[in-house]
Amino acid sequence: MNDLFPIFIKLENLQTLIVGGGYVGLEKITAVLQNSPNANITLVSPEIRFEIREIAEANSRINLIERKFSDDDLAGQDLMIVATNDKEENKRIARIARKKHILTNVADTPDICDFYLSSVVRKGNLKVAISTNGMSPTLAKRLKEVLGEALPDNLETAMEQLKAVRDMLKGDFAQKVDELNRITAVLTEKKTETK
Ligand SMILES: C[C@@]1(CC(=O)O)c2cc3[nH]c(cc4nc(cc5[nH]c(cc(n2)[C@H]1CCC(=O)O)[C@@](C)(CC(=O)O)[C@@H]5CCC(=O)O)C(CC(=O)O)=C4CCC(=O)O)c(CCC(=O)O)c3CC(=O)O
Ligand SMILES: NC(=O)C1=CN([C@@H]2O[C@H](COP(=O)(O)OP(=O)(O)OC[C@H]3O[C@@H](n4cnc5c(N)ncnc54)[C@H](O)[C@@H]3O)[C@@H](O)[C@H]2O)C=CC1
Repeated sequence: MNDLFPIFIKLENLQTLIVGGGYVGLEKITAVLQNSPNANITLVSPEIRFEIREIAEANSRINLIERKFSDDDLAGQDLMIVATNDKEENKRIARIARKKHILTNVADTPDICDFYLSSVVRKGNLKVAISTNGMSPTLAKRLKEVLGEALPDNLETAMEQLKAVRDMLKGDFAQKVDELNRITAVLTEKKTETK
């Protein structure tokens, strides 16, 4: 049973803190920017991988701080990903963040995370996020590949056309819903066998 509530966040409206600039820090900042290129990110870490430096050089919304985490770094932050290689320090940072109501992901300790990152299939405006409830990130990654292949490339055109119809439809809400359901019914109709 997966009790996680999926939401799609506008990170450009929030402040995101990443603690730890190693391999996992790099993976997480990459995942954030692939989805939300306008995210405001502060990354604090005594050692910072050169790939992260390159990303930050090209993006004025990314602020690198080259030292160990200090409790003051939490001021003004909304969301945090903790990815140092010091498990106890990761837990301590998460405890302080909890008191400040900052939503926290701790890369090496799923139990104390407020949220998990997901594997993401993207086709234009369509985005499908996959969660295995922390059971197997590798399966999530593979499913992303399978779904990416299975979803047709012309979905963007279909979405654009449906948006045009949606914008055009007059009448009350119930009529609009009926009409949009009628037009898209073909997507869920079972194929009838032909001889
Ligand atoms: C709970 C969660 C918390 C979180 O990080 O948010 C978490 C936790 C942990 N991951 C670990 C390992 C790996 N993680 C990946 C990859 C991804 N991990 C991601 C998410 C999540 N990972 C969250 C649950 C997601 C879900 O519900 O499915 C993805 C989907 C999203 C992203 O990170 O952007 C991204 C794939 C993106 C893509 O490509 O589509 C790979 C594979 C690879 O890199 O190829 C491996 C190695 C193989 C393996 O272990 O499977 C370890 C053990 C560390 C150790 O042993 O030291 C822990 C800690 C633990 O489980 O204790
Ligand atoms: N959730 C996930 O997807 C995965 C999680 N992990 C876990 O993530 C953790 C980090 O792994 P890596 O990035 O490979 O390690 P790493 O050794 O490459 O990087 C750790 C980074 O943390 C920094 N750091 C150490 N103490 C710090 C402090 N007090 N404040 C700020 N930064 C500090 C270091 O300078 C370094 O840049 C490990 O515990 C690992 O088990 C590993 C693989 C996948």
